This record gives sequence, C-alpha cells and structure tokens, in this order.
Amino acid sequence: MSTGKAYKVLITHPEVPQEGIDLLKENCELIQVQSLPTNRAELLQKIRGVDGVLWGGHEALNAEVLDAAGPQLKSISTMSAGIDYVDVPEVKKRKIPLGHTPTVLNTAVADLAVGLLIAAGRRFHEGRRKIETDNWENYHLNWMLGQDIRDSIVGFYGFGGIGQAIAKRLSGFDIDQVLYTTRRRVHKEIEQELNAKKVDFDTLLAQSDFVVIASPLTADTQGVFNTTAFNKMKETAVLVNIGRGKIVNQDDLYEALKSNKIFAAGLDVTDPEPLSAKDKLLSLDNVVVLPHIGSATKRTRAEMATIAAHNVLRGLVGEPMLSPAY
Ligand SMILES: O=C(O)C(=O)CO
Repeated sequence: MSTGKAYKVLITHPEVPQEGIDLLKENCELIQVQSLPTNRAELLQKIRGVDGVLWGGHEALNAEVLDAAGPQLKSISTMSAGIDYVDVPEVKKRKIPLGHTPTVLNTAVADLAVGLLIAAGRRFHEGRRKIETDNWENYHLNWMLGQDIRDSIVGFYGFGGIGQAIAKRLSGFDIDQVLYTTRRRVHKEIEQELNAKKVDFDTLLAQSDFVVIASPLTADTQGVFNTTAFNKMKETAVLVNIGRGKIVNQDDLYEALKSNKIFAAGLDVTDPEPLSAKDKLLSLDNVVVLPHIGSATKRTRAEMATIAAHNVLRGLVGEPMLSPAY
C-alpha cells in the first residue's frame, strides 16, 4: 500500500531522538530497526529499497549494507561526528551523499574532556578507591598530590572544533600556553584568541603538561600514542583521550601508566568498546575510564538527530547537506 510519501527512509536504531524522527516523517515513510544491540540481519533486510538512511549507531556501514539497500539509495547521514565505522570510499564510489553531525557535540565533548583532565590530574579514581579500601590517610601532608592546571602547557593532538572548545574552556583555568599538532595550521585569529601555537608531534609530547587527543581515527592517527611517544612525555604528564581508542596503543599505555612513565590518563574512548570489566587498564589507580559518553546529553543527542535528519532530507532532494562528511 502506498503512503503517498515521496521517500522511504530507514532509521537504523530504535532510540533515535524523536526530534529527528518528527522531521523525517513529514515527507517520508519511515522504517526503523528495532533490535538492540543491532541485529545485522534485521538491518540488512529493512534497508532494502530505501531512498535514505539515518544511521543511528556505530554499526559498520560498508559495501554489504549498500548492496543490500540497492542502487536507488540517495542519501545517508550518521548521527555522530566520527565516521571511522563507515567505509567512506565505498559510499563515495556510489556517489551517495553522506552527512554526519560534527560541531553540535563540541561543547558536550569539551565539557567532558575538561572533567577528565581534572579527574585524572587530581586522582579522583584513586581517591575513591582509597575510601573504599579504608585507606583515607589525609594526616599526611603530601598525600594524593596531583597536577596543577594553573600555568600548565596543554597540548592538543588534533585541534578542530572539539579541541578548540576544550582550549576555550581551559583558558578560564589560567593555563600558560596551548600547543597543537595538526596537518593544517588553524586561523591566526583562533591562535591568538586561544594563545595556541602549532608544533611538531615530538615538541607537543616533550613540552605539554596535559596532552589531549582530539583527532579523528584515520590510518595516519592509528596507534601513534605508543611506547615511543610515551617515552617522550613528561613523567608528570596527563593524557586525555576523547577522540578514538585506537589512536592509543592501549597495551603501551597500560605499561606507561603502571611504570609511572606518565602521571595519569583520562579516557572517554577505549579499544575495544565496550571495554571488558576484566581489562587490565581498570586495575590501575591512575586512569579514569568512561564508557564513551562524550556526546551523551539529552540536548546534544536531540540536536544530533535533528541535524542528521536535515542531512538526509537534503540529500534526498539533491541539496547540499548541512554537514557533509566528504
Ligand atoms: O559522535 C562521535 O563521533 C563521538 O564519538 C561522540 O562522543
């Protein structure tokens, strides 16, 4: 039976915020994947013959999916900033517009990054463990001493919107200097506003008191934070990762933290995700690990769904997406 609606759109996740769904349903017949975690067979079956897709999770979006959809597919948007789970060359090859949702999550992720930086630098996790194990020994004057943010050098590996939003927040903490390593220099005005200087990777590692990974995962960034890198960092340095887990060699990080080669780490992303409850990283006092909740606020997720829906709608009618991924 025809619904009279011009397009068929698949929503690949049962929990996509209503704001996105309401936008789509005005002009589109909607089909939604109901399984959670996603049942690949359901996804592959429901995607057949659709015109557009709002890709709600981090499930692999690859040739298998595109083949299952069929040649009429003309618009896809993820509901994420990072698109490392998308086979972009495959999508490009088929000339299907692909959108994603950067920018809108910058502030939520930046807030969390500042939280991690403080939590790791000031030993929140270890402190909690001290209480739980009846080791609250604050009669020592040098007990649980952490790292000051005041007058520190904060180095960013990746300095796009999220990195810049973190630096902006940290300017209220009286930091001394921002360093950043990226392929391209950011605008001079941004450098001036954030007191930021582009440096090479080795300088970033050697000079930073806090190193924040805020870059996407690519073939170039995968595994760059390894033993060689950790050996170049200060022993007082704190590493924060809100990018992707695979940018860090996690075995090497474990060794660096265990042997106090670096002071601490705060991670919102790990390799793999979810991290096993038995993972050796969790046995350490000097690492704060969160379950990838950078964009997890009600408002941010609603805005991500809204932008993803607009991307899909624009792709369907051949207009440029609000935030194209390529
Ligand atoms: O949207 C993304 O890519 C995120 O990882 C948000 O934390």
